[in-house]
Amino acid sequence: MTLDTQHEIKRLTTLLNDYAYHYYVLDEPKVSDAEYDQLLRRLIELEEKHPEWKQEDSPSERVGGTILEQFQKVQHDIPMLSLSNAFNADDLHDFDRRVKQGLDQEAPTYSCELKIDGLAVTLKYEQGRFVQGATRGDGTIGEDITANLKTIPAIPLRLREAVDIEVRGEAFMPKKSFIRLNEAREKNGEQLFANPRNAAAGSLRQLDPKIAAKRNLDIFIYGIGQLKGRQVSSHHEGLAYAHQLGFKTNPHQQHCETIDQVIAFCEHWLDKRADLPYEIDGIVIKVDALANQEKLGFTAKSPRWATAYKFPAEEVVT
Ligand SMILES: NC(=O)c1cnc(N)c2cc(Br)sc12
Repeated sequence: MTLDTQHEIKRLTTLLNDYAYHYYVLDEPKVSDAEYDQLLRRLIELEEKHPEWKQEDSPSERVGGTILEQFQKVQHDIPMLSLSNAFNADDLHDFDRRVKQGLDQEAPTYSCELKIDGLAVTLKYEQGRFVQGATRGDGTIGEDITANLKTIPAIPLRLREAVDIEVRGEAFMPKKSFIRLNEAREKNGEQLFANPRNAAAGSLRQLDPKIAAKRNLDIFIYGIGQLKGRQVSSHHEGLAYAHQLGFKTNPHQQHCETIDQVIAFCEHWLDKRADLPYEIDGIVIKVDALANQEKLGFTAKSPRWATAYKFPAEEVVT
């Protein structure tokens, strides 16, 4: 009996994590919510009888019971940078000219990505296990919000390869979750959140992870901070590797050969942003080849090899 139970706990843990990966990361559900919930209840029942066999990456481990007194400070091994801004096509042509000057007129290719309007976070994994998550903070010192980040189902507790890696991404609240949250707060006479970014930040700054767990947060991983034992030569290759490891990356990333293609991408999403299930406040443009990023380096505040095209603030309909 006991060996079968131990085996059953491992089997259910692996099965439920695979179902969650397909549902939250790939957006391709394998089973119904009812079937997932029934299997999770079964796993929790076995874990309560045999806590010694609960797996470290069990889905029941996502919501911790401890309410923190305060968040610990975390020093980022690699600073989390801010981006320079571009507000129109001329600014983007200026950015392209500066990049080409810095590369002795070599024509770079660019990676264009949606600028998610959420909270920048960094996730650290050791041998494939999620060990720490933190806010950007001032770029050098952030806050340890590991317990709250563990409640986001799209964040893998264990990667598909046992690697040491640190990734950066944006945690966010989908538009529908934001509307539902404010409707509930209005019913309870609570202060409403102004926008999904504030709602996501407010949820991740809760000291009680059970509150964060109820906020339907999500995440897109958009960069690799540190990576041991594997070389990638471009940003888009790094994103593909992050996806292969089990991270959720944004499907609308585009590789552009020229700044005119970059401008077209920006204009497309300025027009289409309302159709997305999450808010974006611009487009991030990065020189794709890592060797070129290295050549260009950084100013005091931000990389010379990237910029953010900022959308005009949306008119607030009163
Ligand atoms: N795709 C990206 O690089 C990206 C997306 N969304 C964001 N809010 C940010 C912020 C920085 Br800094 S990079 C980035």
